[in-house]
Amino acid sequence: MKHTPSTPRTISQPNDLAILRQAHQEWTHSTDPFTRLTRRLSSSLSLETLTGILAEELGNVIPFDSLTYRHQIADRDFIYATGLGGPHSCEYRLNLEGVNYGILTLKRRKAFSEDELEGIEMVISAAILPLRNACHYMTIEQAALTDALTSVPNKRAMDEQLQRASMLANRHGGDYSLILCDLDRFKNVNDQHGHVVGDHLLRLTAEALEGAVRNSDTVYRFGGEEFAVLLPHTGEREAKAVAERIRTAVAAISIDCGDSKLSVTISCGVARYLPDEGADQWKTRADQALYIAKREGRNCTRVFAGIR
Ligand SMILES: Nc1nc2c(ncn2[C@@H]2O[C@H](COP(=O)(O)OP(=O)(O)OP(=O)(O)O)[C@@H](O)[C@H]2O)c(=O)[nH]1
Repeated sequence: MKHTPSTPRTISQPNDLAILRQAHQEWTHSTDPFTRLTRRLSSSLSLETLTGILAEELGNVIPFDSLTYRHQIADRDFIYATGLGGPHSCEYRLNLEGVNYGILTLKRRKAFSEDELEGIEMVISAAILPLRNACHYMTIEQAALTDALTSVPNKRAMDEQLQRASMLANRHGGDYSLILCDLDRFKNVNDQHGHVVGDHLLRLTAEALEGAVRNSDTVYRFGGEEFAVLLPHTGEREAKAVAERIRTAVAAISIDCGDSKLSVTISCGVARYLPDEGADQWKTRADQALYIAKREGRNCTRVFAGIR
């Protein structure tokens, strides 16, 4: 028989509550560095916020000129850096249960004493669990924004970034363009060669798109065989040139299918952001341009003519 532990008491005693209240008061108002550090570190799951808190709290007890925290999460480099550095440094690999959660480096003009190094280690030991949780949270967050097949950002990421770009364009001006791309007659690829080949082609397409755009541009897969590119600081003419580069790059893909080689083409629709329109309207205009590209024979780029 399974033993269920019985609850010792069903009603809390007034004394228990008084102790709890007292402890809460002390915990909330405590100025001791550890209580304050752990209290603050428990307030967020954002790695950026936590490293900021760690830098602040560490700086209160051990002066330093610069602090850098680096960690690679889901193939991306997360870097938090504050201050300008100095010739003396100490570096800590943040390991917990055999897993590394980043590298913390402190620099300053004066050498760190043994006591100070011990103090830094104590602070790090109090921070490592919240940092680990924030790293896990960031991994999950990034997975939710990444397309599992191609590893490029997905529709959710695209919608977020289009909103952000339209907000920035409205506030600060500047050109933003969007290219929507759709592989031509992709259904035939699946039907004739199977889904495994279809999936392989989608991965190669994402790679071709990433190779055809600048580092400041972002490629998204927002549907089955639909991709998008968001181009900051880019007007209609330049965006059209990028779309043409994308078409050339995709046309160059060749998959060896034994007795034949498989190649595909892609159609593109371009729309420059127009002041005060919403992200949805912007996307709809790019989609209309893409629709025209499909209607006018595929393997071409069409631009939604904007108001100048
Ligand atoms: N292999 C594979 N196929 C997918 C995936 N997502 C969607 N598809 C297929 O993509 C095809 C899209 O077909 P359609 O929308 O008819 O478009 P199309 O054949 O490319 O024709 P046009 O766009 O008009 O040129 C469908 O057969 C879907 O099953 C995927 O993740 N992997």
